[in-house]
Amino acid sequence: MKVDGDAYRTIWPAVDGRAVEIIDQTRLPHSFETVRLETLEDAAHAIRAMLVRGAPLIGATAAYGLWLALRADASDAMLARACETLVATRPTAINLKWAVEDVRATVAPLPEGERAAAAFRRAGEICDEDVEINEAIGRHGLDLIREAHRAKDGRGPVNILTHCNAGWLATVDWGTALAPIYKAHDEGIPVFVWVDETRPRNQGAGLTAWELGRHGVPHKVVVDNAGGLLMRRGEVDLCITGTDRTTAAGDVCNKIGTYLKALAAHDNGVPFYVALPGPTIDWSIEDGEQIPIEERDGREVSHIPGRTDDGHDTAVRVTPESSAVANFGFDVTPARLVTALVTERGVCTASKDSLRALYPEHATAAAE
Ligand SMILES: CSC[C@H]1O[C@H](OP(=O)(O)O)[C@H](O)[C@@H]1O
Repeated sequence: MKVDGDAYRTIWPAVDGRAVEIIDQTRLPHSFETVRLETLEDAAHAIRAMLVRGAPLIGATAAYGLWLALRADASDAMLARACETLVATRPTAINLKWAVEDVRATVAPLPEGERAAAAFRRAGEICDEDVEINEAIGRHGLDLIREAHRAKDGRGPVNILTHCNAGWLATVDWGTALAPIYKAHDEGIPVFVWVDETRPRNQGAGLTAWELGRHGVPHKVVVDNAGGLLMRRGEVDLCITGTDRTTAAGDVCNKIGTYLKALAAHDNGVPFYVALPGPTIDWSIEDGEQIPIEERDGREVSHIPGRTDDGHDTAVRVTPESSAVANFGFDVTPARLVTALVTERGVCTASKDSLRALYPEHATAAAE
């Protein structure tokens, strides 16, 4: 997407061929900074510390992380260690495991001298595939927004609520949940976005708001707990979120708080859509309760990072030092609360049969 007129992806090979570069998302929304990743550990740290985040982008970064590892040491031992290191960085997004396994399967059969180049090529392909997938999700999701706009019959913009950040910053480009919004905005369909701040790391307040602002999409940031009020007031025409892992039967794992939005949407008759790239489907499971839920450092809950009015970056404690905290990163929205899944192959219901019909090549692999 464009940042001050310049086209960016979230990850790209450095011009000197010695590194891969990323946007450091821990510096947004106050500073736009890029970082060079030159080693396996650089890549692992970028994922672990969430300089990059979002299921597709985590996968892309891990793929390049294998290139960085194999460039230094292309042995079987290093390949195994690198895969283990990268998969261990974050447990929930399935794209990480998928991308690592994809690159490993590509390079393992090759002579050591050919592995780094093959890993680099495959990582680039994974990035290009992600951009194509997300653009297609944008097109299919655009149809839903057009439909909502027609139903409003000129009575104001299509009011959309989204949770966390499933924009271009969560992917290589375009985003998943935000892709249809960008396409609708660019087509001149009036849209307005309620942006959940998304505690504890505020991906909504800091990343989604930044993205939408850069693209000129009207929006307002609200606290996570405002969604129910807005839906009861009829101020939300549809919800759309991303996902980090969706099961073969359509259970959706996404940022903590998604389930509560889906419950409020269900109770108020508001369509709840999930933008779902094919590589984020875990065909090996049906029950979302089997998905590992990442628990992160409690400091993300006890402290809030930000910039003071006089421009200093800091973090402040918001809980008593004596209070313990729990920091669950994700929750699971059962398929019954999902109106439809917006994939790169079209829109379908959140069900095993619908997903198998869209992805017949996985029908046999899908959990029985
Ligand atoms: C397109 S995947 C976006 C997905 O990833 C986010 O999690 P995190 O920021 O912790 O990586 C969130 O669940 C988004 O919906």
